[in-house]
Amino acid sequence: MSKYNDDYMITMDDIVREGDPILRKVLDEVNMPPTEEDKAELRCMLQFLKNSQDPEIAGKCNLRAGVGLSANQIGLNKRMFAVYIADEDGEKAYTVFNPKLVSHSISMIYLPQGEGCLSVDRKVDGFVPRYERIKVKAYDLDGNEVLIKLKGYPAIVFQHEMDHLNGIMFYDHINKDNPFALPANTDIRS
Ligand SMILES: CNC(=O)c1cccc(C)c1Nc1nc(N2CCN(c3ccccc3Cl)CC2)nc(N2CSC[C@H]2C(=O)NC)n1
Ligand code: NI
Repeated sequence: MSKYNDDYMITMDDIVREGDPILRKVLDEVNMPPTEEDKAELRCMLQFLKNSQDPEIAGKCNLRAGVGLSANQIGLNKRMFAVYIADEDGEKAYTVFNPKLVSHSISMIYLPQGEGCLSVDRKVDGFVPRYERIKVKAYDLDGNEVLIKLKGYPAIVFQHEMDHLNGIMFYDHINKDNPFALPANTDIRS
C-alpha cells in the first residue's frame, strides 16, 4: 500500500530535490489499466498542486506553488504526472499516465522569466525553448486513451513534466554560452 493515498497530504518534505538519482532516471511505463494504488497516487499529486496554489493551505503547510508535478518528484518510478492550472477563465486539471508526444509545432516559445521547478531550490536564469503547440497521447485516470492538444503556457508545463519522466531538467535546455539566446524559430509568449 503506497504512502500516497487519498488520505495523505504531500508536503515539501516529500519532494525529491536535485542530486537524487531518480530525477535523472527514465521512468517505467505504468501498466494499463492503472491499479487503485496508481490512481490514488496520481490523485494525491493533483491535490498537492491545488493545495500549493491555495494561499491558506500553502501558507500553513509551507508549500511552494507549482502547476506541474511528476511521479519521480515524490520518489515514484512511474510515467505519470499531474498538471493544475487555474486562471481567469476557469481551472484545467490533468492527470496522465504514459504520455507520448505525437506531434508539435515548429514554432517555439518560452517563459520570459525562465522556469522554476519544485525539485530545484535555486533560481536558474535563462530561456527554456519549448514547442508552442503539442499533441500528446496519454491514458487518463480511468485508463482511457486520450489525445490532449495544448498551446502556450499549458504546453510549456506539459513539456516540463514530460521531460521529468525522461530524467531531463529544465536547465538542460538553457544555452550554456548565452542563457538568453533563442533558436531562430522562437517568438515570445507569456
Ligand atoms: C525562475 N523564474 C520563475 O520560476 C518564474 C518567475 C516569474 C514568473 C514565472 C512564470 C516563472 N516561471 C515559472 N513559474 C511557475 N509558477 C508561477 C507561479 N505559480 C503560482 C504561484 C503562487 C500561487 C499560484 C501559482 Cl499557480 C506557480 C507556477 N511555474 C513554472 N514552471 C515551469 S513549467 C512547470 C512550472 C512549475 O510548476 N514550476 C514549479 N515556471
Ligand atoms: Ni520540475
